[in-house]
Amino acid sequence: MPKMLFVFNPNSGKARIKYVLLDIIKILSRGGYDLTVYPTKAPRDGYKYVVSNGAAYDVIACSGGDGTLNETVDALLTMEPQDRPPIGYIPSGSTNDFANTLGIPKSMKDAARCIVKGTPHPCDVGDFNGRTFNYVAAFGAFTDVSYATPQDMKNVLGHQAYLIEAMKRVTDIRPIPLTIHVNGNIIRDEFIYGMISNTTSVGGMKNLIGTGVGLNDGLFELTFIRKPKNPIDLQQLLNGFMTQSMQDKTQVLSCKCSRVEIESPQEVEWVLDGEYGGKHTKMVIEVKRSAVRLITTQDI
Ligand SMILES: Nc1ncnc2c1ncn2[C@@H]1O[C@H](COP(=O)(O)OP(=O)(O)OP(=O)(O)O)[C@@H](O)[C@H]1O
Repeated sequence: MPKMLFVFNPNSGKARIKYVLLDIIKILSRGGYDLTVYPTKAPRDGYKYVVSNGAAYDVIACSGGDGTLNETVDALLTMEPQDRPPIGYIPSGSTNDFANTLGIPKSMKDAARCIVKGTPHPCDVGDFNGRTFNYVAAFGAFTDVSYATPQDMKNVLGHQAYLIEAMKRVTDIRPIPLTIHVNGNIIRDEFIYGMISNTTSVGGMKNLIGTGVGLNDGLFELTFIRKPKNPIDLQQLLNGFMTQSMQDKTQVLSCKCSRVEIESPQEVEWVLDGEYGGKHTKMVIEVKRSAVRLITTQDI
């Protein structure tokens, strides 16, 4: 019987898992797996457990927010590529951007069924100055919008809630001077926002990044917004944000890349998969092509 390790963060997403844990265990074990269940006890505990024990399993399922998925992926990267078991993901965090992109259902029980029914698909992983990220590294204005928007407001207002939160930040926008080395070009300009992503959805909003996103094409999408030069530019930028078509605007530097080097005379604060990513003046971001396999029922 194939062996599955199920690692979960009991505190993630307001401890939502406690209502469905038995059902999830039933679904996974009736799915034909010899199941080991491991609740994480502290930050990086999931990482350490999977590093020490992961190679003994045929599948590693994990449940939690982006942080838990990130620890699981990070742990598998310590193994040789051919030894990395496929990952099943049951999202329980407050933001489910990456799960949406992977076609993983919102319901935790359905996500468990998706692991049983699905097949492993190769997926690229990002490396930011030696730190793993799964789907987005971002800096600047609006970076924290999706995380700062109150859940109650999101439930009632949906997309509008993000816009209201974003509007509040317009006056705080600070341009950041950057030198960007990408695809053989050197770009020097001031930017108010930037993200390097491998997802179709950021902050719960679809279509922000544009078309042709491939999760295992070895390329991430770079979307950097230049400093608005005048009020018209700013208005265009806000319109673009509202209509989720920022990549069409001239203020946006947009391309696909497998590696980008960025320098700034000032420290830039980054967010990696929704978690604080530290302050940096030199940033090297690289794509590790098809570094892990994620189980889903849809083609990615
Ligand atoms: N038992 C635990 N107690 C405290 N922290 C934990 C525990 N288990 C895991 N963690 C850490 O908590 C952090 C957040 O975890 P996770 O991303 O799973 O949940 P979340 O914050 O609710 O999700 P999201 O960020 O998507 O809303 C991670 O860094 C993880 O390592």
